[in-house]
Amino acid sequence: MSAQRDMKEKNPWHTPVTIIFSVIGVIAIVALVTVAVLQNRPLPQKYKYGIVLDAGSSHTALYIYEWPAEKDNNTGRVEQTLSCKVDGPGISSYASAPWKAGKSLTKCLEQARQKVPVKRHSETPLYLGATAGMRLLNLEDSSASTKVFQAVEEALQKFPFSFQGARILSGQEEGAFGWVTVNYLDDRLEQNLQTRGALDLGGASTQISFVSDNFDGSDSPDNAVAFRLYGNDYNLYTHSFLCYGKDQALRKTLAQQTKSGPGTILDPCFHPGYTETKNYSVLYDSPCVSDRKPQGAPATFNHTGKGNFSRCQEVVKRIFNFTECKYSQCSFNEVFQPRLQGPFGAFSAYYFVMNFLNLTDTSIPLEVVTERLSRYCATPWNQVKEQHPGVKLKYLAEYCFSGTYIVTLLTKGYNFTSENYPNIKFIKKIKGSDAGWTLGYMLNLTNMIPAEAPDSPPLPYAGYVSIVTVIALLLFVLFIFSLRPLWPRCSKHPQII
Ligand SMILES: Nc1ccn([C@@H]2O[C@H](COP(=O)(O)OP(=O)(O)OP(=O)(O)O)[C@@H](O)[C@H]2O)c(=O)n1
Ligand SMILES: [Ca+2]
Repeated sequence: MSAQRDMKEKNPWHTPVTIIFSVIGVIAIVALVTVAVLQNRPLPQKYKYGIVLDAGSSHTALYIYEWPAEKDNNTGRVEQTLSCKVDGPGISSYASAPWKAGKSLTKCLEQARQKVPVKRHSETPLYLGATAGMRLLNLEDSSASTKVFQAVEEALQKFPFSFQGARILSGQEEGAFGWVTVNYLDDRLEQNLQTRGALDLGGASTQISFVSDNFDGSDSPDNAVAFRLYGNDYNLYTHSFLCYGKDQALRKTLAQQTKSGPGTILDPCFHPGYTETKNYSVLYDSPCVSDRKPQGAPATFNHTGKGNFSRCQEVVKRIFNFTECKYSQCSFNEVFQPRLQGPFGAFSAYYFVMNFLNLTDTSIPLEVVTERLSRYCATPWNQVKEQHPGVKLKYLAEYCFSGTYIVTLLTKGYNFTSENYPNIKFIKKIKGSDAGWTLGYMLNLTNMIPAEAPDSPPLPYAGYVSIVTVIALLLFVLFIFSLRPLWPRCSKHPQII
Protein backbone atom coordinates (compact mmCIF):
# COMPACT_ATOMS: atom_id res chain seq x y z
CA MET A 1 0.00 0.00 0.00
CA SER A 2 2.72 2.47 1.03
CA ALA A 3 4.71 1.63 -2.10
CA GLN A 4 1.73 2.56 -4.29
CA ARG A 5 1.28 5.86 -2.46
CA ASP A 6 4.95 6.68 -3.06
CA MET A 7 4.59 5.98 -6.80
CA LYS A 8 1.74 8.47 -6.97
CA GLU A 9 3.76 11.11 -5.15
CA LYS A 10 6.65 10.68 -7.58
CA ASN A 11 4.48 11.27 -10.71
CA PRO A 12 6.55 13.96 -12.51
CA TRP A 13 3.35 15.85 -13.70
CA HIS A 14 2.44 16.36 -10.10
CA THR A 15 5.43 18.49 -9.18
CA PRO A 16 4.57 22.04 -8.04
CA VAL A 17 6.46 23.69 -10.97
CA THR A 18 4.53 21.88 -13.72
CA ILE A 19 1.22 22.30 -11.91
CA ILE A 20 1.81 26.06 -11.61
CA PHE A 21 2.91 26.36 -15.25
CA SER A 22 -0.03 24.29 -16.43
CA VAL A 23 -2.53 26.40 -14.50
CA ILE A 24 -0.96 29.63 -15.80
CA GLY A 25 -0.92 28.19 -19.33
CA VAL A 26 -4.61 27.17 -19.19
CA ILE A 27 -5.58 30.58 -17.79
CA ALA A 28 -3.53 32.29 -20.52
CA ILE A 29 -5.20 30.24 -23.27
CA VAL A 30 -8.69 30.85 -21.93
CA ALA A 31 -7.91 34.58 -21.60
CA LEU A 32 -6.41 34.77 -25.11
CA VAL A 33 -9.29 32.96 -26.80
CA THR A 34 -11.89 34.93 -24.80
CA VAL A 35 -10.34 38.27 -25.69
CA ALA A 36 -10.05 37.30 -29.37
CA VAL A 37 -13.63 36.05 -29.53
CA LEU A 38 -15.11 39.01 -27.66
CA GLN A 39 -13.13 41.57 -29.60
CA ASN A 40 -14.15 40.12 -32.95
CA ARG A 41 -17.65 38.81 -32.34
CA PRO A 42 -20.35 40.23 -34.62
CA LEU A 43 -22.06 43.13 -32.86
CA PRO A 44 -25.74 42.68 -32.00
CA GLN A 45 -27.74 43.33 -35.21
CA LYS A 46 -28.77 46.92 -35.60
CA TYR A 47 -30.71 47.96 -38.66
CA LYS A 48 -30.92 50.98 -40.87
CA TYR A 49 -34.04 51.81 -42.83
CA GLY A 50 -35.14 53.44 -46.07
CA ILE A 51 -38.68 54.26 -47.21
CA VAL A 52 -39.90 54.52 -50.81
CA LEU A 53 -43.38 55.54 -51.94
CA ASP A 54 -44.36 54.16 -55.34
CA ALA A 55 -46.91 56.66 -56.65
CA GLY A 56 -48.31 54.63 -59.55
CA SER A 57 -51.14 55.55 -61.90
CA SER A 58 -53.67 53.27 -60.23
CA HIS A 59 -52.49 53.35 -56.61
CA THR A 60 -49.68 54.33 -54.24
CA ALA A 61 -47.74 51.85 -52.11
CA LEU A 62 -45.20 52.45 -49.37
CA TYR A 63 -42.25 50.12 -48.86
CA ILE A 64 -39.83 50.05 -45.94
CA TYR A 65 -36.45 48.42 -46.47
CA GLU A 66 -33.99 47.44 -43.76
CA TRP A 67 -30.36 46.35 -43.75
CA PRO A 68 -27.78 45.61 -41.04
CA ALA A 69 -26.27 48.91 -39.92
CA GLU A 70 -22.61 47.90 -40.38
CA LYS A 71 -22.98 46.27 -43.79
CA ASP A 72 -24.34 48.93 -46.11
CA ASN A 73 -22.17 47.69 -48.95
CA ASN A 74 -22.95 43.99 -49.10
CA THR A 75 -25.30 42.46 -51.60
CA GLY A 76 -28.51 40.57 -50.86
CA ARG A 77 -28.79 42.18 -47.45
CA VAL A 78 -31.42 44.83 -48.05
CA GLU A 79 -34.86 43.40 -47.41
CA GLN A 80 -38.41 44.69 -47.50
CA THR A 81 -39.78 44.76 -43.99
CA LEU A 82 -43.18 46.39 -44.59
CA SER A 83 -45.46 47.26 -47.47
CA CYS A 84 -48.55 49.41 -47.12
CA LYS A 85 -51.14 49.99 -49.84
CA VAL A 86 -52.50 53.51 -49.75
CA ASP A 87 -56.32 53.62 -49.80
CA GLY A 88 -57.87 55.23 -52.86
CA PRO A 89 -56.55 55.90 -56.37
CA GLY A 90 -53.13 57.08 -57.55
CA ILE A 91 -52.03 60.65 -56.75
CA SER A 92 -52.60 61.79 -60.35
CA SER A 93 -56.34 61.25 -59.80
CA TYR A 94 -56.38 64.10 -57.26
CA ALA A 95 -55.59 66.81 -59.84
CA SER A 96 -58.79 68.68 -58.94
CA ALA A 97 -58.23 68.42 -55.14
CA PRO A 98 -54.46 68.12 -54.59
CA TRP A 99 -54.60 68.29 -50.77
CA LYS A 100 -56.44 64.96 -50.82
CA ALA A 101 -53.40 63.40 -52.50
CA GLY A 102 -51.27 64.42 -49.50
CA LYS A 103 -53.85 63.32 -46.99
CA SER A 104 -54.25 59.89 -48.62
CA LEU A 105 -50.62 59.04 -47.75
CA THR A 106 -50.73 59.74 -44.02
CA LYS A 107 -52.13 56.36 -42.91
CA CYS A 108 -49.23 54.40 -44.42
CA LEU A 109 -46.71 56.95 -43.12
CA GLU A 110 -48.14 56.49 -39.62
CA GLN A 111 -47.49 52.76 -40.01
CA ALA A 112 -43.93 53.56 -41.06
CA ARG A 113 -43.48 55.78 -38.00
CA GLN A 114 -44.47 52.81 -35.82
CA LYS A 115 -42.28 50.35 -37.67
CA VAL A 116 -38.98 52.28 -37.76
CA PRO A 117 -37.36 52.61 -34.30
CA VAL A 118 -37.67 56.19 -33.00
CA LYS A 119 -33.92 56.71 -32.78
CA ARG A 120 -33.59 55.90 -36.51
CA HIS A 121 -36.39 58.24 -37.68
CA SER A 122 -34.32 61.30 -38.48
CA GLU A 123 -31.68 59.38 -40.46
CA THR A 124 -34.18 57.27 -42.47
CA PRO A 125 -34.39 58.55 -46.06
CA LEU A 126 -37.89 58.90 -47.49
CA TYR A 127 -38.40 59.08 -51.26
CA LEU A 128 -41.49 59.41 -53.42
CA GLY A 129 -41.27 58.41 -57.06
CA ALA A 130 -44.22 58.91 -59.38
CA THR A 131 -44.65 57.00 -62.61
CA ALA A 132 -46.88 57.05 -65.67
CA GLY A 133 -50.01 58.54 -64.08
CA MET A 134 -48.10 61.71 -63.15
CA ARG A 135 -46.23 61.63 -66.48
CA LEU A 136 -49.60 61.81 -68.21
CA LEU A 137 -50.94 64.51 -65.87
CA ASN A 138 -47.77 66.51 -66.45
CA LEU A 139 -48.32 66.28 -70.22
CA GLU A 140 -51.96 67.21 -69.90
CA ASP A 141 -51.75 69.94 -67.24
CA SER A 142 -48.32 70.65 -65.81
CA SER A 143 -49.57 73.17 -63.24
CA ALA A 144 -51.98 70.56 -61.83
CA SER A 145 -49.07 68.13 -61.57
CA THR A 146 -46.98 70.75 -59.72
CA LYS A 147 -49.83 71.31 -57.26
CA VAL A 148 -50.18 67.61 -56.59
CA PHE A 149 -46.43 67.40 -55.84
CA GLN A 150 -46.62 70.45 -53.54
CA ALA A 151 -49.46 68.85 -51.56
CA VAL A 152 -47.66 65.52 -51.36
CA GLU A 153 -44.38 67.12 -50.25
CA GLU A 154 -46.14 69.13 -47.58
CA ALA A 155 -47.72 65.95 -46.20
CA LEU A 156 -44.44 64.00 -46.24
CA GLN A 157 -42.45 66.75 -44.52
CA LYS A 158 -44.73 66.48 -41.49
CA PHE A 159 -43.19 63.10 -40.67
CA PRO A 160 -39.92 62.75 -38.74
CA PHE A 161 -38.05 60.99 -41.58
CA SER A 162 -35.34 62.49 -43.77
CA PHE A 163 -37.49 63.47 -46.76
CA GLN A 164 -35.43 63.39 -49.96
CA GLY A 165 -38.00 64.76 -52.38
CA ALA A 166 -40.85 63.69 -54.65
CA ARG A 167 -40.36 63.49 -58.41
CA ILE A 168 -41.46 61.82 -61.62
CA LEU A 169 -39.23 58.95 -62.72
CA SER A 170 -38.42 58.78 -66.40
CA GLY A 171 -39.59 55.64 -68.18
CA GLN A 172 -35.92 54.66 -68.55
CA GLU A 173 -35.34 54.91 -64.80
CA GLU A 174 -38.50 52.94 -64.07
CA GLY A 175 -37.40 50.13 -66.39
CA ALA A 176 -33.76 50.11 -65.29
CA PHE A 177 -34.47 50.15 -61.52
CA GLY A 178 -36.99 47.31 -61.94
CA TRP A 179 -34.20 45.30 -63.58
CA VAL A 180 -31.76 46.19 -60.75
CA THR A 181 -34.31 45.08 -58.11
CA VAL A 182 -34.93 41.70 -59.72
CA ASN A 183 -31.25 40.92 -60.22
CA TYR A 184 -30.17 42.24 -56.81
CA LEU A 185 -32.76 40.10 -55.01
CA ASP A 186 -31.75 37.07 -57.11
CA ASP A 187 -28.08 37.66 -56.10
CA ARG A 188 -27.16 37.73 -59.79
CA LEU A 189 -25.17 40.97 -59.69
CA GLU A 190 -22.48 40.32 -57.11
CA GLN A 191 -22.01 36.75 -58.30
CA ASN A 192 -21.81 37.92 -61.94
CA LEU A 193 -24.43 35.38 -63.06
CA GLN A 194 -26.54 35.65 -66.21
CA THR A 195 -29.05 38.43 -65.53
CA ARG A 196 -32.84 38.21 -65.67
CA GLY A 197 -34.79 40.62 -67.87
CA ALA A 198 -37.60 42.62 -66.24
CA LEU A 199 -41.14 43.00 -67.58
CA ASP A 200 -43.31 45.47 -65.67
CA LEU A 201 -46.95 46.08 -66.57
CA GLY A 202 -48.51 49.04 -64.78
CA GLY A 203 -51.83 50.78 -65.25
CA ALA A 204 -50.53 53.51 -67.57
CA SER A 205 -47.14 52.33 -68.88
CA THR A 206 -45.22 49.13 -69.41
CA GLN A 207 -41.46 48.51 -69.31
CA ILE A 208 -39.15 45.92 -70.84
CA SER A 209 -35.47 45.75 -69.76
CA PHE A 210 -32.83 43.13 -70.50
CA VAL A 211 -29.21 42.56 -71.39
CA SER A 212 -28.63 41.26 -74.92
CA ASP A 213 -25.29 40.38 -76.53
CA ASN A 214 -26.25 42.16 -79.74
CA PHE A 215 -26.97 45.47 -77.96
CA ASP A 216 -24.30 47.96 -76.99
CA GLY A 217 -26.42 51.11 -77.17
CA SER A 218 -25.09 52.32 -80.52
CA ASP A 219 -28.27 51.35 -82.45
CA SER A 220 -30.58 53.26 -80.17
CA PRO A 221 -28.88 55.33 -77.44
CA ASP A 222 -32.24 56.32 -75.89
CA ASN A 223 -32.78 52.70 -74.92
CA ALA A 224 -29.36 52.19 -73.36
CA VAL A 225 -28.47 52.35 -69.67
CA ALA A 226 -24.91 51.49 -68.67
CA PHE A 227 -24.19 50.23 -65.17
CA ARG A 228 -21.01 49.21 -63.41
CA LEU A 229 -22.02 47.08 -60.43
CA TYR A 230 -19.69 45.01 -58.21
CA GLY A 231 -16.92 45.35 -60.79
CA ASN A 232 -19.04 44.21 -63.77
CA ASP A 233 -20.26 46.29 -66.71
CA TYR A 234 -23.82 45.94 -67.97
CA ASN A 235 -25.28 47.47 -71.14
CA LEU A 236 -28.95 47.34 -70.40
CA TYR A 237 -31.63 47.71 -73.06
CA THR A 238 -34.76 49.33 -71.63
CA HIS A 239 -37.93 50.84 -73.02
CA SER A 240 -41.06 52.22 -71.40
CA PHE A 241 -44.23 52.41 -73.50
CA LEU A 242 -46.38 55.23 -72.19
CA CYS A 243 -50.11 54.51 -72.68
CA TYR A 244 -49.48 50.73 -72.89
CA GLY A 245 -50.15 49.98 -69.23
CA LYS A 246 -53.21 47.82 -68.81
CA ASP A 247 -55.75 50.61 -68.06
CA GLN A 248 -54.60 52.92 -70.86
CA ALA A 249 -54.36 49.99 -73.30
CA LEU A 250 -57.99 49.21 -72.46
CA ARG A 251 -58.95 52.82 -73.26
CA LYS A 252 -57.03 52.58 -76.55
CA THR A 253 -58.78 49.31 -77.39
CA LEU A 254 -62.19 50.81 -76.63
CA ALA A 255 -61.27 53.92 -78.62
CA GLN A 256 -60.57 51.62 -81.61
CA GLN A 257 -64.18 50.49 -81.37
CA THR A 258 -65.78 53.89 -80.85
CA LYS A 259 -64.27 55.83 -83.73
CA SER A 260 -67.71 56.71 -85.11
CA GLY A 261 -69.19 57.43 -81.67
CA PRO A 262 -71.82 54.65 -81.61
CA GLY A 263 -74.49 54.29 -78.93
CA THR A 264 -73.58 50.64 -78.34
CA ILE A 265 -70.23 48.84 -78.51
CA LEU A 266 -70.29 45.06 -78.84
CA ASP A 267 -66.94 44.34 -77.21
CA PRO A 268 -65.32 40.90 -77.75
CA CYS A 269 -62.97 41.57 -74.78
CA PHE A 270 -65.79 41.52 -72.19
CA HIS A 271 -67.91 38.56 -71.09
CA PRO A 272 -71.25 37.82 -72.78
CA GLY A 273 -74.02 39.27 -70.62
CA TYR A 274 -71.82 42.15 -69.39
CA THR A 275 -73.46 45.49 -70.07
CA GLU A 276 -72.70 48.90 -68.58
CA THR A 277 -73.53 52.46 -69.55
CA LYS A 278 -70.32 54.49 -69.85
CA ASN A 279 -69.49 58.13 -70.54
CA TYR A 280 -67.63 59.11 -73.67
CA SER A 281 -66.07 62.03 -71.80
CA VAL A 282 -64.63 59.68 -69.13
CA LEU A 283 -63.30 57.23 -71.72
CA TYR A 284 -61.52 59.97 -73.67
CA ASP A 285 -60.24 61.85 -70.62
CA SER A 286 -56.61 60.82 -71.08
CA PRO A 287 -53.82 62.09 -73.34
CA CYS A 288 -53.46 58.49 -74.58
CA VAL A 289 -56.75 58.74 -76.48
CA SER A 290 -57.98 62.35 -76.25
CA ASP A 291 -57.03 63.17 -79.86
CA ARG A 292 -59.32 60.37 -81.07
CA LYS A 293 -62.51 61.56 -79.42
CA PRO A 294 -65.34 61.11 -81.92
CA GLN A 295 -67.06 64.31 -82.94
CA GLY A 296 -70.78 64.55 -82.30
CA ALA A 297 -70.93 61.35 -80.24
CA PRO A 298 -73.70 60.98 -77.66
CA ALA A 299 -72.82 61.51 -73.98
CA THR A 300 -72.93 57.80 -73.17
CA PHE A 301 -72.64 54.40 -74.80
CA ASN A 302 -73.72 50.88 -73.88
CA HIS A 303 -70.66 48.77 -73.33
CA THR A 304 -71.81 45.23 -74.05
CA GLY A 305 -69.65 42.09 -73.83
CA LYS A 306 -69.42 39.48 -76.60
CA GLY A 307 -66.73 37.24 -75.06
CA ASN A 308 -64.60 36.23 -78.03
CA PHE A 309 -60.85 35.86 -77.47
CA SER A 310 -59.68 35.78 -81.09
CA ARG A 311 -61.80 38.78 -82.08
CA CYS A 312 -60.59 40.56 -78.93
CA GLN A 313 -57.01 39.86 -79.98
CA GLU A 314 -57.72 41.34 -83.42
CA VAL A 315 -58.92 44.60 -81.83
CA VAL A 316 -56.03 44.66 -79.34
CA LYS A 317 -53.51 44.18 -82.17
CA ARG A 318 -54.83 47.38 -83.76
CA ILE A 319 -53.46 49.53 -80.93
CA PHE A 320 -49.91 48.54 -81.98
CA ASN A 321 -48.07 49.75 -85.06
CA PHE A 322 -46.14 46.80 -86.45
CA THR A 323 -45.56 48.13 -89.96
CA GLU A 324 -42.85 50.77 -89.59
CA CYS A 325 -39.35 50.17 -88.27
CA LYS A 326 -36.25 52.19 -89.15
CA TYR A 327 -33.92 49.84 -87.24
CA SER A 328 -32.74 46.31 -87.91
CA GLN A 329 -35.57 45.09 -85.68
CA CYS A 330 -38.38 46.61 -83.63
CA SER A 331 -40.91 45.62 -81.02
CA PHE A 332 -43.71 47.99 -82.09
CA ASN A 333 -44.42 51.68 -82.69
CA GLU A 334 -41.01 52.05 -84.39
CA VAL A 335 -39.15 51.23 -81.19
CA PHE A 336 -35.88 49.35 -81.51
CA GLN A 337 -35.59 46.07 -79.63
CA PRO A 338 -32.58 43.73 -79.74
CA ARG A 339 -32.94 39.94 -79.82
CA LEU A 340 -34.61 38.64 -76.63
CA GLN A 341 -32.09 36.90 -74.42
CA GLY A 342 -32.04 35.00 -71.13
CA PRO A 343 -34.69 34.47 -68.47
CA PHE A 344 -37.32 37.14 -67.70
CA GLY A 345 -39.28 38.09 -64.60
CA ALA A 346 -42.76 39.56 -65.26
CA PHE A 347 -44.31 41.39 -62.33
CA SER A 348 -47.02 43.86 -61.18
CA ALA A 349 -50.13 43.56 -63.41
CA TYR A 350 -48.51 40.69 -65.38
CA TYR A 351 -48.58 38.74 -62.14
CA PHE A 352 -52.01 39.94 -60.87
CA VAL A 353 -53.71 38.98 -64.12
CA MET A 354 -51.92 35.70 -64.87
CA ASN A 355 -52.30 34.63 -61.24
CA PHE A 356 -56.04 35.29 -61.36
CA LEU A 357 -56.31 33.30 -64.60
CA ASN A 358 -54.22 30.42 -63.16
CA LEU A 359 -51.71 30.92 -65.95
CA THR A 360 -48.51 31.77 -64.06
CA ASP A 361 -47.01 28.38 -64.99
CA THR A 362 -45.15 29.15 -68.23
CA SER A 363 -44.57 25.48 -68.97
CA ILE A 364 -48.21 25.56 -70.14
CA PRO A 365 -47.80 25.82 -73.95
CA LEU A 366 -48.94 29.10 -75.52
CA GLU A 367 -51.63 27.28 -77.52
CA VAL A 368 -53.12 25.99 -74.26
CA VAL A 369 -52.93 29.50 -72.74
CA THR A 370 -54.89 30.75 -75.75
CA GLU A 371 -57.47 27.95 -75.45
CA ARG A 372 -58.00 28.63 -71.76
CA LEU A 373 -58.37 32.35 -72.38
CA SER A 374 -60.89 31.67 -75.16
CA ARG A 375 -62.92 29.56 -72.75
CA TYR A 376 -62.67 32.16 -69.97
CA CYS A 377 -63.67 35.08 -72.21
CA ALA A 378 -66.68 33.10 -73.49
CA THR A 379 -67.92 32.42 -69.92
CA PRO A 380 -71.14 34.38 -69.21
CA TRP A 381 -70.65 37.39 -66.92
CA ASN A 382 -73.17 36.09 -64.33
CA GLN A 383 -71.27 32.85 -64.02
CA VAL A 384 -67.93 34.68 -63.66
CA LYS A 385 -69.38 36.80 -60.86
CA GLU A 386 -70.75 33.70 -59.13
CA GLN A 387 -67.40 31.92 -59.34
CA HIS A 388 -65.44 34.85 -57.88
CA PRO A 389 -67.62 36.49 -55.23
CA GLY A 390 -64.69 38.15 -53.39
CA VAL A 391 -63.12 39.92 -56.38
CA LYS A 392 -63.65 43.63 -57.07
CA LEU A 393 -66.11 43.86 -59.99
CA LYS A 394 -63.98 46.39 -61.88
CA TYR A 395 -60.99 44.03 -61.85
CA LEU A 396 -63.17 41.01 -62.56
CA ALA A 397 -64.78 42.52 -65.64
CA GLU A 398 -61.37 43.28 -67.14
CA TYR A 399 -59.44 39.99 -66.78
CA CYS A 400 -60.54 38.69 -70.21
CA PHE A 401 -59.23 41.87 -71.82
CA SER A 402 -56.12 41.92 -69.60
CA GLY A 403 -55.17 38.30 -70.32
CA THR A 404 -55.65 38.88 -74.04
CA TYR A 405 -53.61 42.08 -73.86
CA ILE A 406 -50.75 40.38 -71.99
CA VAL A 407 -50.52 37.48 -74.46
CA THR A 408 -50.67 39.90 -77.39
CA LEU A 409 -48.09 42.30 -75.92
CA LEU A 410 -45.67 39.45 -75.17
CA THR A 411 -46.00 37.54 -78.43
CA LYS A 412 -46.88 40.15 -81.06
CA GLY A 413 -45.35 43.17 -79.31
CA TYR A 414 -42.09 41.84 -77.84
CA ASN A 415 -41.87 38.77 -80.10
CA PHE A 416 -41.85 36.02 -77.49
CA THR A 417 -42.43 32.65 -79.18
CA SER A 418 -43.46 29.16 -78.05
CA GLU A 419 -39.72 28.47 -77.60
CA ASN A 420 -38.83 31.35 -75.29
CA TYR A 421 -42.20 31.91 -73.57
CA PRO A 422 -41.15 29.36 -70.88
CA ASN A 423 -38.19 31.68 -70.09
CA ILE A 424 -40.69 34.07 -68.51
CA LYS A 425 -41.46 33.69 -64.82
CA PHE A 426 -44.48 35.53 -63.45
CA ILE A 427 -43.42 36.80 -60.05
CA LYS A 428 -44.80 38.93 -57.26
CA LYS A 429 -42.05 38.71 -54.67
CA ILE A 430 -38.46 37.53 -54.54
CA LYS A 431 -37.23 36.40 -51.10
CA GLY A 432 -39.95 38.40 -49.37
CA SER A 433 -39.43 41.68 -51.26
CA ASP A 434 -41.84 42.89 -53.96
CA ALA A 435 -40.53 42.98 -57.52
CA GLY A 436 -40.75 46.57 -58.80
CA TRP A 437 -38.59 49.64 -59.33
CA THR A 438 -38.62 50.91 -55.71
CA LEU A 439 -35.80 48.82 -54.22
CA GLY A 440 -33.47 49.48 -57.18
CA TYR A 441 -34.26 53.20 -56.88
CA MET A 442 -33.34 53.27 -53.19
CA LEU A 443 -30.19 51.16 -53.66
CA ASN A 444 -29.07 53.63 -56.30
CA LEU A 445 -29.83 56.79 -54.34
CA THR A 446 -28.19 55.50 -51.17
CA ASN A 447 -25.14 54.22 -53.13
CA MET A 448 -25.75 50.80 -51.70
CA ILE A 449 -24.48 48.90 -54.75
CA PRO A 450 -20.78 49.70 -55.18
CA ALA A 451 -19.25 49.98 -58.66
CA GLU A 452 -16.38 47.71 -57.58
CA ALA A 453 -16.65 44.41 -55.71
CA PRO A 454 -16.26 45.06 -51.97
CA ASP A 455 -13.37 43.47 -50.06
CA SER A 456 -14.56 40.78 -47.72
CA PRO A 457 -12.65 39.41 -44.67
CA PRO A 458 -10.50 36.42 -45.73
CA LEU A 459 -12.02 34.15 -43.07
CA PRO A 460 -15.54 33.73 -41.76
CA TYR A 461 -15.96 34.37 -38.02
CA ALA A 462 -16.19 30.66 -37.03
CA GLY A 463 -13.02 29.86 -38.99
CA TYR A 464 -11.22 32.73 -37.31
CA VAL A 465 -12.18 31.51 -33.78
CA SER A 466 -11.14 27.91 -34.55
CA ILE A 467 -7.76 28.99 -35.88
CA VAL A 468 -7.05 31.23 -32.87
CA THR A 469 -7.93 28.34 -30.52
CA VAL A 470 -5.78 25.77 -32.34
CA ILE A 471 -2.77 28.14 -32.48
CA ALA A 472 -3.14 28.94 -28.75
CA LEU A 473 -3.18 25.21 -27.89
CA LEU A 474 -0.11 24.57 -30.05
CA LEU A 475 1.75 27.44 -28.37
CA PHE A 476 0.84 26.03 -24.99
CA VAL A 477 2.14 22.55 -25.87
CA LEU A 478 5.35 24.09 -27.24
CA PHE A 479 5.73 26.12 -24.07
CA ILE A 480 5.34 23.06 -21.85
CA PHE A 481 7.92 21.21 -23.94
CA SER A 482 10.32 24.14 -23.70
CA LEU A 483 10.23 23.62 -19.93
CA ARG A 484 11.48 20.06 -20.30
CA PRO A 485 14.80 20.69 -18.50
CA LEU A 486 12.79 21.58 -15.40
CA TRP A 487 10.77 18.39 -15.52
CA PRO A 488 11.78 15.98 -12.67
CA ARG A 489 13.42 12.82 -13.98
CA CYS A 490 11.02 10.00 -14.17
CA SER A 491 12.02 6.36 -14.23
CA LYS A 492 10.12 3.57 -15.94
CA HIS A 493 10.46 1.39 -12.86
CA PRO A 494 10.09 3.54 -9.79
CA GLN A 495 12.14 2.25 -6.95
CA ILE A 496 10.40 0.99 -3.91
CA ILE A 497 11.92 2.53 -0.87
N1 LIG B 1 -55.30 42.45 -57.77
C1 LIG B 1 -55.13 43.33 -58.75
C2 LIG B 1 -54.45 44.54 -58.50
C3 LIG B 1 -54.30 45.42 -59.57
N2 LIG B 1 -54.79 45.11 -60.79
C4 LIG B 1 -54.61 46.00 -61.93
O1 LIG B 1 -53.23 46.11 -62.20
C5 LIG B 1 -52.99 47.37 -62.81
C6 LIG B 1 -52.02 48.18 -62.05
O2 LIG B 1 -50.88 47.60 -61.80
P1 LIG B 1 -49.83 48.42 -60.96
O3 LIG B 1 -48.55 47.77 -61.22
O4 LIG B 1 -50.25 48.60 -59.56
O5 LIG B 1 -49.89 49.86 -61.73
P2 LIG B 1 -49.41 51.29 -61.26
O6 LIG B 1 -48.09 51.15 -60.60
O7 LIG B 1 -50.47 51.95 -60.46
O8 LIG B 1 -49.31 52.05 -62.65
P3 LIG B 1 -48.02 52.64 -63.42
O9 LIG B 1 -46.86 51.75 -63.10
O10 LIG B 1 -48.38 52.59 -64.87
O11 LIG B 1 -47.85 54.04 -62.92
C7 LIG B 1 -54.25 48.19 -62.71
O12 LIG B 1 -54.80 48.17 -63.98
C8 LIG B 1 -55.09 47.43 -61.73
O13 LIG B 1 -56.44 47.54 -62.07
C9 LIG B 1 -55.43 43.91 -61.01
O14 LIG B 1 -55.84 43.64 -62.15
N3 LIG B 1 -55.60 43.03 -59.99
CA1 LIG C 1 -45.99 50.69 -61.37
